[in-house]
Amino acid sequence: MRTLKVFTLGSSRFCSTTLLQRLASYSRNSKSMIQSHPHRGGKQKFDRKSSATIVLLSFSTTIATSLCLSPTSNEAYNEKGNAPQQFTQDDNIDGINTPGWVKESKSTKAKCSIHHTEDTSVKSEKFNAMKSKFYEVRLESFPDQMKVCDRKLHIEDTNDLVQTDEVDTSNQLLHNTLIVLPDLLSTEECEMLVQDAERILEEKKRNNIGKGVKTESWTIYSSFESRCQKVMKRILENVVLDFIEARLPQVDRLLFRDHEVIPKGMPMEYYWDDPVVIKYKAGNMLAPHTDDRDLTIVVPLNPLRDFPLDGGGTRFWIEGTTPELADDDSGVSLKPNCGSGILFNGNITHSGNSVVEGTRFVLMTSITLDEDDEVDYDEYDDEENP
Ligand SMILES: O=C(O)CCC(=O)C(=O)O
Ligand SMILES: [Fe+2]
Repeated sequence: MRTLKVFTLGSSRFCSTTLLQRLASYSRNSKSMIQSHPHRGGKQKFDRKSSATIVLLSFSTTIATSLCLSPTSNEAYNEKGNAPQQFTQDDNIDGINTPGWVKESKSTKAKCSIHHTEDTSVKSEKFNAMKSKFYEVRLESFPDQMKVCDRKLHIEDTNDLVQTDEVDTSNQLLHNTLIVLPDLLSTEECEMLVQDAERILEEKKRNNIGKGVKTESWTIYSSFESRCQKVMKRILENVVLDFIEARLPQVDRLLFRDHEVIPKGMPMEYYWDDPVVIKYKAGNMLAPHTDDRDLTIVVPLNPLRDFPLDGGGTRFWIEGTTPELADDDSGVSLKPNCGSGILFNGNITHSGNSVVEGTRFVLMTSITLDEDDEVDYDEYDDEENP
């Protein structure tokens, strides 16, 4: 049996059968459990494959309005250092050009296209999975620049993808594709999450708990106030999963394949892996790594003006590039504005770029399937639907 894991943001207060039922309706034929992942990595390279614990969550409500992705150029700031200009037109992205918030390297290029569905039958004012605009950034290699990569890599004839000899990644969810979802969170919500994260970090410092205290390059926040928790659960239920179902049916199918329906009334448990917010101060970075999960979403929480744009952002390498081979000369950096989420296949090697000065906050969550976990559903009574 396969197990669905949603590595996510929230505490035990979120636990309910709602998400399970919802996931059951997503997957139609699915039997899913939701699990948390147990740890985060710091500055060092790290392994995230250690054992998972079970967490069941529920999600609610809605969010998001206008499009706002920011260019990576410092010229975007006005004299007062106010918010960078907003992209409100599609003309920055014509399906071939690379927009300002995507920075290519010598060996990797990014092809960006914008997707927008007009479905007038849906009336939501806020984020609407059917109507919302999203960007698809495809990672491609510059074939003539391959020398920057290790000899182990070669170029596939068909599509110029850089692959290791050993790994076939062509069946991955979102193969070499990064999805940027604008406006998952409003600026106010981002600020609220950052403030709460700072408060918790201070508390941990005072009490001398948590690795985040030592370096501040990362930390796990476990006790967000309830309005922050609401915001976080909304990201998953009303945005990410809705979005996947509505706009990425192929991903939806792959993610939920082979699942059976989850019984209602299944008891809920949530152990650990509480909300994950990463704080980067000057010199902090997250080394190239894979999340080893099917999908990850990263949402920057503070404005780009809070740190110089020669640092910060999330860098991605073409599939098949292992963390050991990932270097700053290759890959593509994405710096969407705060509140916009980057959704990607967690097997893509990526990093949190070093922050040169100032501070950067991101919120992170993942979704994956785990074929190894066995769950005995027979022990759960169907309380709500006898
Ligand atoms: O900071 C980022 O943009 C990346 C964060 C990340 O990769 C992670 O949390 O696993
Ligand atoms: Fe990551």
